[in-house]
Amino acid sequence: MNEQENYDLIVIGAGPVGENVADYATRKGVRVAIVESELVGGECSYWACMPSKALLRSGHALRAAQRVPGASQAATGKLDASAVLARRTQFTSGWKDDGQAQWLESAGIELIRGRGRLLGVGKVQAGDRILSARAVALATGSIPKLPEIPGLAEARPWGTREITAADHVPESLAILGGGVAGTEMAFAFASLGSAVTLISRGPLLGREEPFAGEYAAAGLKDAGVQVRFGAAPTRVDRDQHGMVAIALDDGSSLRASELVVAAGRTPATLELGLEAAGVDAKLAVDDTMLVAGTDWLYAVGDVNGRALLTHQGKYQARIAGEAIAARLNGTPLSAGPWGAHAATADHHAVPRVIFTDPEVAAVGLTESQARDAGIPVQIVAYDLGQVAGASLHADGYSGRAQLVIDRERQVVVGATFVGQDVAELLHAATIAIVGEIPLDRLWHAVPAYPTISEIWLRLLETCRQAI
Ligand SMILES: Cc1cc2nc3c(=O)[nH]c(=O)nc-3n(C[C@H](O)[C@H](O)[C@H](O)COP(=O)(O)OP(=O)(O)OC[C@H]3O[C@@H](n4cnc5c(N)ncnc54)[C@H](O)[C@@H]3O)c2cc1C
Ligand SMILES: NC(=O)c1ccc[n+]([C@@H]2O[C@H](COP(=O)([O-])OP(=O)(O)OC[C@H]3O[C@@H](n4cnc5c(N)ncnc54)[C@H](O)[C@@H]3O)[C@@H](O)[C@H]2O)c1
Repeated sequence: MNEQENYDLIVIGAGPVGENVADYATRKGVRVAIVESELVGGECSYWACMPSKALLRSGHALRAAQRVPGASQAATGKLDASAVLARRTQFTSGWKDDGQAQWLESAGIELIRGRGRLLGVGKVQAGDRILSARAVALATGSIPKLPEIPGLAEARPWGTREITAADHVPESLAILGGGVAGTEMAFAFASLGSAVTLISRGPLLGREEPFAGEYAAAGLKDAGVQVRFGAAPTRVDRDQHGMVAIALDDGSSLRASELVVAAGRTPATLELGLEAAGVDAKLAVDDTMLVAGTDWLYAVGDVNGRALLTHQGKYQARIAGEAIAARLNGTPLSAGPWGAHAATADHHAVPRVIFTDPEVAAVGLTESQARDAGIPVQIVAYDLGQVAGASLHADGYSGRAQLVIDRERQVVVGATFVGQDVAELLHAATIAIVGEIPLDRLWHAVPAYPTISEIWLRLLETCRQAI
């Protein structure tokens, strides 16, 4: 092994979160090394956000055209699957990270290729190098869960990596898990021509408002996906022809060319040396992302389990990068609620977009979360299809919007929009929640006519009529 090399900060994991911790700390004069065992850019760039959204986008564009007379007569064919796969590959840069590695260099961040592991307080092994630093940030992401189902591992199921990187469209596909990844991939591959069966033990998108899962289920049905609700596999086998046979607990069974497991994820902490460093494996963090019981270790992004989303992890990274720099530079910290060094929005306003058809876009608390938190709740809902902008956008536009309002404080604490192209409506709701804008003031935020944003006016009118 080489002699120990010293840095101010070592970041383990160069996914979107690690890159941002490193960048924000470097900009404040901190000397940073970043350790990556696979590709710079992480899961999001190569096997998650970017390829999955590229796989979904063409189907959404085609269906959008087919809902507008005039355009529908011009859009009569099916998707060109190979062109969609090629565009997906382009968005992953062909699973090469040269561009992102160059960016690290241009930002003044040293990249060390290899697996990182804690050896003790401020001490890291990276490949065959021993590094030391005054602070270490873990940004190692998460790994997929594989449920314990007899025969499953031996049947070589696909995970989200294999489905997002697929080089062909399987004739038939079974997907296990009615969460975000399973539901999105069911849409993508049904659009591409696979015969898709989605196996969901509970309602779809179980963490969102129940109506979101109901709309997603109806959309899947329209797209030709079979959804097997309340079913769970009891055994999985791959036969000599390569087909996967899945026995379900209701006594039925199904066969598919491939089985995709999308059953949630767990923090990537295996073999990270947490024990050697005397750190609890739960990696509980405060709002500066400092790990409880330490004054040198940070856990940021998926690995801390707060919100498994790129944008929220990158927000934590901006906060943590500057908080680490402030502590190392001895400059004042502003770590109170909504301070520059506190990821307060994690508790109040995490935006989620599920790129199904219709889309689901939500931020803040759901109704049941708000009630559980003891908030006096008023629910206001409106049919999106009744909004002029929506009916112009697509014939037969179907969707729903709902605000969760704190009756006492007269502010929005949660919002959900379901409908075609609602994702871009979400940021207005995020601003309303983070800004704690009183409803009386929101009344003066006039949405342009005829846009889908007029849903805000309809929701506020409905709210006023209820008083
Ligand atoms: C199919 C799918 C679709 C998704 N779509 C979206 C979406 O549309 N929008 C969204 O916001 N989120 C989406 N997500 C979630 C998003 O991918 C994650 O929240 C995001 O990638 C987390 O970033 P991260 O940097 O924390 O971790 P990762 O992106 O997982 O990066 C961690 C990095 O650490 C490296 N690493 C791990 N251990 C070590 C070690 N010991 N030493 C060195 N390096 C190590 C890994 O190789 C990896 O490069 C999706 C997830 C999936 C599975
Ligand atoms: N558009 C996006 O932002 C996007 C897209 C995909 C993934 N993601 C992120 O990635 C994370 C992982 O996605 P995911 O869909 O794997 O997780 P998830 O937690 O959203 O869904 C997992 C699903 O698997 C089911 N499940 C778990 N164990 C099971 C078992 N043994 N048998 C049957 N079903 C089982 C759960 O009931 C749940 O419906 C999500 O939390 C999300 O934050 C985000």
